[in-house]
Amino acid sequence: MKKLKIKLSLVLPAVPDQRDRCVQTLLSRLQGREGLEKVHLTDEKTDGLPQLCFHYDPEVITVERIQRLAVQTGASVQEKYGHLLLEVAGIRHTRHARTIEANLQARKGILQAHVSASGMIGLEYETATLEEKTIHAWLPREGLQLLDPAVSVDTYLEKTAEDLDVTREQPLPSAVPSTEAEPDHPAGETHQGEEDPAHAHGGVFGKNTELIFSLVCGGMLGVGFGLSFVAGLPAWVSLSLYLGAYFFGGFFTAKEAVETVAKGHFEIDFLMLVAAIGAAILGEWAEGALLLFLFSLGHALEHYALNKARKSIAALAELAPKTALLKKNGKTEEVGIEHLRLGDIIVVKPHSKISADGVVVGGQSSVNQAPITGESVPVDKQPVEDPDKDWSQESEIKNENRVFSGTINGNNTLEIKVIKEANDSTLSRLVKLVNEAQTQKSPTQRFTDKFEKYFVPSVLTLVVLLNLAFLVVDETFSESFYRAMAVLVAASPCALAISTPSAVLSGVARAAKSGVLIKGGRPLEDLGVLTALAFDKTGTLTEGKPKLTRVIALGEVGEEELLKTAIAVENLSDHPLAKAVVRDGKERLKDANIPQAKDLEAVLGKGIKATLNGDKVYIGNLDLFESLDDNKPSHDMEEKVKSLESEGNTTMLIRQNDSYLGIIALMDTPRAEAKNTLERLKKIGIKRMIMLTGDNQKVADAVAKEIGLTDAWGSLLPEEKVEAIKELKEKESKVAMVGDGVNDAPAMANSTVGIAMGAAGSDVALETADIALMADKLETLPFAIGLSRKSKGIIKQNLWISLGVVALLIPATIFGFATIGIAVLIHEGSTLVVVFNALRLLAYKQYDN
Ligand SMILES: Nc1ncnc2c1ncn2[C@@H]1O[C@H](COP(=O)(O)OP(=O)(O)OP(=O)(O)O)[C@@H](O)[C@H]1O
Ligand SMILES: [Zn+2]
Repeated sequence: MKKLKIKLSLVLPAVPDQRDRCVQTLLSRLQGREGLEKVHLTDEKTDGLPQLCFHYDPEVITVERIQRLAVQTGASVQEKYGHLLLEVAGIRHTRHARTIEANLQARKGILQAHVSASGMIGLEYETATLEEKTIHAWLPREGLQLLDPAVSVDTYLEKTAEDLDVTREQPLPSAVPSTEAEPDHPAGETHQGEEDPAHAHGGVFGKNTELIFSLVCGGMLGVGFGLSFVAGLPAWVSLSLYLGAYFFGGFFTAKEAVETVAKGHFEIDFLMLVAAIGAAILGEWAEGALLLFLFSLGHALEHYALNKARKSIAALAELAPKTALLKKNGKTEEVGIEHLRLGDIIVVKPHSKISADGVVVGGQSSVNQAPITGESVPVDKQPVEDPDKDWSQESEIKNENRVFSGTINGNNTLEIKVIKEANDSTLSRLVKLVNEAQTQKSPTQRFTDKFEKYFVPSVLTLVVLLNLAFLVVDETFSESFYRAMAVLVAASPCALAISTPSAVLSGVARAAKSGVLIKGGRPLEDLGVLTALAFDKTGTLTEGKPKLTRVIALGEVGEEELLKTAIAVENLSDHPLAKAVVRDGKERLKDANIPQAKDLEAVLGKGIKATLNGDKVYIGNLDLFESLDDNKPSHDMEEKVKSLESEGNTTMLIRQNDSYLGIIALMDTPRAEAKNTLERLKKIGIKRMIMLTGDNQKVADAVAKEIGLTDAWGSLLPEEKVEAIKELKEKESKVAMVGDGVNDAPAMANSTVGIAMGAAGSDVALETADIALMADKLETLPFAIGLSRKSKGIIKQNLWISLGVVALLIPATIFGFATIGIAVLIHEGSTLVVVFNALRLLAYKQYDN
């Protein structure tokens, strides 16, 4: 396996303390991530910037992801490596894609090239050696036509319009039909733009040319064969029909063969051609034409089928409206979504699509979010309390305030403040990530690639030997040649090559439709086999909205004084527990004056310290005070805490200087759907479900019992969660971690598959997770896992089918049980079976298990 090293210069904060923390978070986010061998800071410096060295496996993780993860930790990365995601026309099928991939890979300055048969090219390159322009210039030489250098929502809109024949003769559909022709976009031009890729694809009949040619070939063959039995007709009649069949059936095969041979490769197309020519030389025109017919038909159908899966991804992008009603100075005006800026207010009419990510600032309505999150029930939306705030900078926006581009408004008009520009919207990120997913190879695909590497040369050797069979066996050369060709066809691993990618493509496409983003074949396959799931507790298994349950004053001060102190200190923290104390505490106190605390110091996983009116205040769990000093809480106090905890309360002790003031207890309720979901997970084969939490063991046990977990591990510090994941990975070999993708990012990075919930609302979660559940719903988990299992199952079936056919067909052709015609039929048949088997995933239903 190839390993690469890259070095990134990091622009880190100038303050030494912050800088260390920055590097630490970066390392913890990256360390242990699948595909990253090692990350370390080097001593050398370039341009005075520290260098971070990454050792990684380019087939598993991309430079772009590494860079993005780095950027998210706050460090800005120097643009040393570029990443391009291109959409092209002219890739005919998987093998063709691979040839192009190899060619691109061989170019100087290219770190890694991924080419998918569906027309996506992912490239990573050194910006010092290469420019984007240079790369674009290569494409025509590969026989490709660039459709769009930056795959975006818009590209897909056009692409879909061009793909669907109905819309072909019409202007692009838009959510709000506008009658005016846009000045910079005359009507005729759109048409040309749409036709071009079609031409690149095949020729006179548009993108179905391959299929039509193949059918014409079949027709001529059939008629010619029929006429050959009519007595009295001269032989040239049939022969000329066969010749026609050769032309139509062999056109694309020959074109391809010439292209590949010119580059020094040779693939099955070439072999088919040789076999057909061989048949013609032997006078077996009908057989040769049949061969070309079946071969070309197989390919055309394969292409058609893959496009189907692809279209279902393209449909995602189609969701985005192209225009928005911008409100300015009391008037509204229709503008293209690319003109929307942060802070703009747009008006969304009832039952129309929302054109931007934003927060509601006016009106109440329910919004159908299914296009993004897969939720079937519309979500009620209402205005934010403070419409003038700069919401684009806010990391925590409530579900009831936030809307996504591409979702559909219900009965009432909404006014929305834009918080994301069009190319940055959740929808366009989603489309981009789904496309990127296609360019990553899955473990099975890597295995089959490797297998082919040894298999193909062995077959070729065998064929050469079989060609010489007439020297030892009593037969003519043409008989030997004929047999050798049959074996060649039989042994071509076409079905094998397409078996995994087609299943991954369909699986990813199906998942995306239900609001699950699966980033490629690796997570899909891993999730399909693993049997252990680790969960974060707060916000994942529980609501994540703790409520104040008890306030117990124990010292000289009363309850009110105790609460005031606690609120003052917790005001400084943004921990969910802290927020709950402040919110519920204030409510209990009514309008009491809360003093101002300062100098907050967090003790990770234990509590906090701060100064209040010159006094030192400590708030935290028993562990905090165990490690603090000799002034331990009293025995009574400890008993009280333990009894509260065994009821499922999270407790905190409050100490001012040397005296303990009392206890505050909070309780977080498990999600209503947790129990049911876990039961279903068990049913589909998940054996171990482990909760990891920083909360105390008693609370952990109480929750685990209530919702039916197999294990509950409490009192874990963040780094202990990472350790726990590592330990689980050792025992179970593969473990998935489910969390919010932000606080538990290190644990997720160390798991085999990191699954983030509620990713639609968090860019970080969307980027860092291997699998992102767009909705904040636990119920999606059984769907994602069920689909992965089904995908894995189909990949296995496909492997058996493709390998099995080859294993049976080789001896059958060697010993003469199967002719070339039969070999081609079975060979192409198995390829199609495999592809259509994969397409079944598109129709996967949640309760299919
Ligand atoms: N601001 C705070 N005020 C009081 N106690 C705190 C505070 N922050 C943390 N603690 C204590 O530390 C414990 C662990 O916190 P941590 O943030 O690691 O996990 P958590 O959020 O409670 O649970 P989970 O790990 O499931 O997300 C808490 O249960 C609490 O007892
Ligand atoms: Zn190194």
